[in-house]
Amino acid sequence: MSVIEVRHMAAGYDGREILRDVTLSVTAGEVVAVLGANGSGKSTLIRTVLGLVPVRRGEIDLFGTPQRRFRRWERIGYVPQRLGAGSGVPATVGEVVSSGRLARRGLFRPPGTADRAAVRAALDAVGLLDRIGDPVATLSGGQQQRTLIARALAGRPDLLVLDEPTAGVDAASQEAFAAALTRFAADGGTILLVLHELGPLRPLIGRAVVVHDGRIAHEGVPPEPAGHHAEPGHDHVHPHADEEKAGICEWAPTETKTF
Ligand SMILES: Nc1ncnc2c1ncn2[C@@H]1O[C@H](COP(=O)(O)OP(=O)(O)OP(=O)(O)O)[C@@H](O)[C@H]1O
Repeated sequence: MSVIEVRHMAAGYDGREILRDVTLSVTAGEVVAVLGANGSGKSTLIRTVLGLVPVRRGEIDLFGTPQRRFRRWERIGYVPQRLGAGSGVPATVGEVVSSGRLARRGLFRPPGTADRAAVRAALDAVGLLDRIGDPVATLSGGQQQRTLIARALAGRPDLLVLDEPTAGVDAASQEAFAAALTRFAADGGTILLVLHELGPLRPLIGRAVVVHDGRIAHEGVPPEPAGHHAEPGHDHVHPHADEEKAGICEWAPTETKTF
C-alpha cells in the first residue's frame, strides 16, 4: 500500500523555488532516509509532504488520498528538528507526550485509560518512563529529543516523519532512539526521516534518497559504513561510481551548519 506518493512536485518559499521535479514513493512498512548536504532541501521536502510548505506544481498523495483532501492527520506522527525548550512553557515530560494523543482523543475529552497507557508505553519505548513527572526543561538535549519522539509514538501513527532526530544527540540517546524506531518498524510502521549520518540507525534503513540542490540525485540501498570498501574480500561493484565522481552523491555533507 502506498503511504507517500510525490509526483513531479515543486515547492519553495516566497519567490524562491527550492524543490524541483521531485518524485518519491514510500510504501507501507518501508524505512526511508533522506540524505544530502546542508541547504539541499531535505527539510523542505518532508515539510511539503506534511502540508507545511505549499505545493507549487505536481501532486502529493498521502495514504492514497490527494494531500489537499487528506484529513487523517492522526495517522502521521511528526518529529521536528527541535523542541524549542526555551518556549517558557513549564510542561512535564508526561504532559508533552500526552499532547501527542490530542488528535486521537479530541481537545475537550479528558485522557482515558487508553491515553495514559499509550503515553507510558511511548515513554518506555524511548527509555524515559522514570522521567514522566519531570519538567522538560530539566532534560538534556538528547532526552528532550526522545520526549518528542515519544509524543509522536503516543499517537500510535502509521507513519513517522522525523527531521534529523539524532543531530547533536549523545550516544546513549541515539541507541534508545534506534531501539524505539526498530520496534515501531517491526510492528509494521512506515518511517521517513532526514538524517545527516546513518549511525546506529543504519541497520533499519531500507532505502536512502539523496537530495541535491532541490532534486533527487540518487535513490537506493544505503551506503556501506565508512571503511567497508577497504575491507579484504570486498568485491562490491558500485553502480553509481560515475555519479560519485561527478560529486552528485553527497552521502556525508561537509558544509557547516548555519542558523
Ligand atoms: N522558512 C523558510 N523561508 C525561506 N527559505 C527557507 C525556509 N526554510 C528553508 N529555506 C531555504 O530553503 C533551502 C533549503 O532548506 P532546507 O532546510 O530544506 O535544507 P536542508 O537540506 O534540510 O538543510 P539542513 O541540512 O541544513 O537542515 C535553504 O536555502 C534555506 O535557506
